[in-house]
Amino acid sequence: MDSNYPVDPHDDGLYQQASGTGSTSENFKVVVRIRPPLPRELRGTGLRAYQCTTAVEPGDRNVILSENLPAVVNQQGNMVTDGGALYNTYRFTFDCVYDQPCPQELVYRQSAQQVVLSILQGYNAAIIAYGQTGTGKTYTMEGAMEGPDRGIIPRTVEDIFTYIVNDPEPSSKYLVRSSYLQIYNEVVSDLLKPERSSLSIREDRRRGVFVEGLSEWVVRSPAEVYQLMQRGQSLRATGATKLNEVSSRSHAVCVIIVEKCTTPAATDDGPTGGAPWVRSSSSTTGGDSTVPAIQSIKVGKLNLVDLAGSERVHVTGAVGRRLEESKKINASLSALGNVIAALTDRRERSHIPYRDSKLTRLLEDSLGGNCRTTMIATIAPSLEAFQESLSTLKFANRAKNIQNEAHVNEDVDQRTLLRKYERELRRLRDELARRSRNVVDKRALLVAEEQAKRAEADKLAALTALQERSREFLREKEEKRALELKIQAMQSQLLSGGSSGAALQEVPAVRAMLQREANKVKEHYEARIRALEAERQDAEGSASAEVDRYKQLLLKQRDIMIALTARLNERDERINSLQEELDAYDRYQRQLEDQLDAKTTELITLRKAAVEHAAASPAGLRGVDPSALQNALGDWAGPGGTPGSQQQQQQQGTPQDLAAAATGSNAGGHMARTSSGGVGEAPGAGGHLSSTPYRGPAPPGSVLANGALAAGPGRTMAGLHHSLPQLVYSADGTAVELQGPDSQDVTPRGSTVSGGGLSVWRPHMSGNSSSTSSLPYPPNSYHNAPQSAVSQSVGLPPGAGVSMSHGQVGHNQGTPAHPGSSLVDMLASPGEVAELRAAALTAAKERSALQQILDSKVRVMLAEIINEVSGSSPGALASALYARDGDGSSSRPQLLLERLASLEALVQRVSEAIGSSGGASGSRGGAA
Ligand SMILES: Nc1ncnc2c1ncn2[C@@H]1O[C@H](COP(=O)(O)OP(=O)(O)OP(=O)(O)O)[C@@H](O)[C@H]1O
Repeated sequence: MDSNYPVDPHDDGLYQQASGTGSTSENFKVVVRIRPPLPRELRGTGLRAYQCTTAVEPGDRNVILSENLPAVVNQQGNMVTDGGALYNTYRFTFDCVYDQPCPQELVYRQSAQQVVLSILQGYNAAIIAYGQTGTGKTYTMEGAMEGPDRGIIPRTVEDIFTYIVNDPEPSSKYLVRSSYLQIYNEVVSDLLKPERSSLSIREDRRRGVFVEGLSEWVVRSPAEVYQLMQRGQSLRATGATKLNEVSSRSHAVCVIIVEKCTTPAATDDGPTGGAPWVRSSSSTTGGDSTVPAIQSIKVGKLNLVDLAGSERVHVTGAVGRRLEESKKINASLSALGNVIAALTDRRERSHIPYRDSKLTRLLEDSLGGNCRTTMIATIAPSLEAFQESLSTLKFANRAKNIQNEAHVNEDVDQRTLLRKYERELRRLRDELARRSRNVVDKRALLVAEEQAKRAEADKLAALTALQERSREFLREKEEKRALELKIQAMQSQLLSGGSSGAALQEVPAVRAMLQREANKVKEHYEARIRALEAERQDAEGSASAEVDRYKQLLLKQRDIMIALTARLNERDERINSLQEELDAYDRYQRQLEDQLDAKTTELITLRKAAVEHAAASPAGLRGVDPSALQNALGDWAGPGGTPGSQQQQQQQGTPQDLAAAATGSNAGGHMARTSSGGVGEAPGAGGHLSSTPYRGPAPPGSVLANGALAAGPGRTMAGLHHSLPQLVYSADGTAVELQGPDSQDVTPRGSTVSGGGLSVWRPHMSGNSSSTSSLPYPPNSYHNAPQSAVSQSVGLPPGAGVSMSHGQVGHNQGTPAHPGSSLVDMLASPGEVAELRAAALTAAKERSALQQILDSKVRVMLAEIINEVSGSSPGALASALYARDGDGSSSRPQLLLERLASLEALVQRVSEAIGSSGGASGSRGGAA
């Protein structure tokens, strides 16, 4: 079809001569397009074949409509006869007439392109397709989406984006958005948001006429617009009629708004370019300094209107819903006609009934307002559409006289989207900067707080605070990222000219500037985050090192405690073993002492028996060799024990004398003698018997002949705290206590002698035990009695010493203790006694030496323990163990401390015992 139509490639269209705002007639163009006959029309109706009624005169401005074209038009297409009388013939002149084979491209280029592109300069523009139903309005406006049949809308979209891409001014920024609405049965609804219907048409002083609530879609490529168009077309009300299988039953308006921002390069002389630059609102109000001081924003709005087709109801045969639709359509078109009639009324400008219908209300700017408008009237060539075509041509012919005053919409609306975007961008940038500052301030504050906390809190609290800080920083980072994304998204919606190739590209300078800014912010934040992370790692490292140090310390202290405990146990065992060794020595010594006691007692008994025997039966001894007896008795022989006396006794040679000497009752009377080698002293004895036991308290520290310690009443013997009764000490150290039968006096061992008798007590060398021998005696109390009274009581002659026997205690009467035994046989040899004594002394010495060793060891050990323990106080050790165990239990340290305390107490006791023993031992040692 395109190839058959004569196209002048140099024809730039209706507006090629238009300049600037132009004259009023230049802003409203009316063209006519005659579509080819449809197959239905070519088939003819009934008996009438198809007949063409339209002809376009050369020059494409005049159209002839005739019921009989061959009669009025010559072969060149010019009307040659005035057939008006014979045939209905009409001739109209328009800005352009496109005959049947005219291609879409030519219609667009000549009648639409300049109008369309004028919106890029800030003009309002409109292309309105008007005509009878089925005459090609939709075909002309939409056509196909691809190929040569593409209509005005797709070509418009392509041209707009092509223009933007090829804009030679690199600083220009564009924002394109689109809307799509329909007026169906006088109801305005959004074809891109079906849920929005019954929208109101309002008028604003700055925005002009607009549909309230109509969605606007920012588009960045033709494809995006196509998608919107397809979506809207699928929702547009259509229906099959007798004249059109797909008849549009609504008026559809596709709105494209282009905002263009231009920022010329500033020079010393001021802005260049010659355009009517105005200062941006931000610069005049002293806004953000980052916004260019001089900026131009132009807003162009394009209405692409595909009207529903007028129709004669009786022709279309519409009924019911279709009939109602037809009435509404015709009513609104009639209102449009009225508006146009009013606008073109040559009389004084009267009221323009824009408000009579939604259509005229919506097209108010396009009809007689601030707009460059092209009206395309479509007609069908067939004879059957003659009346409708005539009506359309008359309508279009009247519209020719509409005068629009188009001017550039420059910065007229502070609410332009570009303005909003600029403001939003500034606000976001400010927000970003503020947040950046806040982040820095917050960080400084947190650091200060953190430092204060570190001084007071433990390591865990510090770590927690650091984690919290990290989380907060991450939040800030995310918010910053969101802001950056938002800025990026908005920037991506801005289209920039000055580049070639790609469909859409932004202004490089602006993009580079924004990119630099974004990079700067990003680097700043990344550096902050890196620093924080390093700080956090440092803190964690030092904290864990500190914790490790504490752990090591606790482990060390635990090891010390374990070692101490082991050593204490070891020393416990050592002390126990030494103690056992000492006890063994004690037992051994006691054994020896017991043996010595037994021998001593035996000797005393024998001695007494011998004396008694000699006294009672001196004659009985005559057969005995006195010297042998004397030798046998040795030191125990009594008078004559001294060599001189013994010699004298031997010289006297009488048994009586010997007996008297043995009992101490000889004429010499009182022999001052203690024992062999003894130094015993009898206070106030004054020649009193000395071989008899001394009665009464012995001077402290005095030593009797056999080394026994003398002790008086109230004196404490080693390890004993009893108040001792008055004691009688024999020459061999044996203590003899006289007790009455009723006496409850307690012997050193706590035994009570009942029934009367002589109690013989001899303290053991160990100092903590004693042996007592109870001897029967008459029931008289001799407690504290003078020795003479005792002697008398037991029947001894005055001056005789007390004698003891295991049998009767008495004078020189009675039966011998061992009447049937030989005296010599019963005597122990002096050598044996001496041996026993020597053994006892040796044992005492060994024990003393052992005791000293034990003393020194225990003291050294004590010193070591105290030294070790004092290195770390018990409290500190306990704290360390609590911390190491971590359970707050005090059992283990408490046990250790108690054990230590008990050990110290034990050592103390042992020390005291040893000290006391040592004193006794020392005495014994002195004795030894
Ligand atoms: N210039 C043209 N060249 C070829 N075919 C055309 C042309 N104009 C219209 N047609 C065809 O005519 C038929 C009717 O066209 P279209 O639907 O565009 O009419 P309309 O005016 O929009 O009708 P309605 O008002 O009922 O919607 C369609 O099949 C279309 O393809």
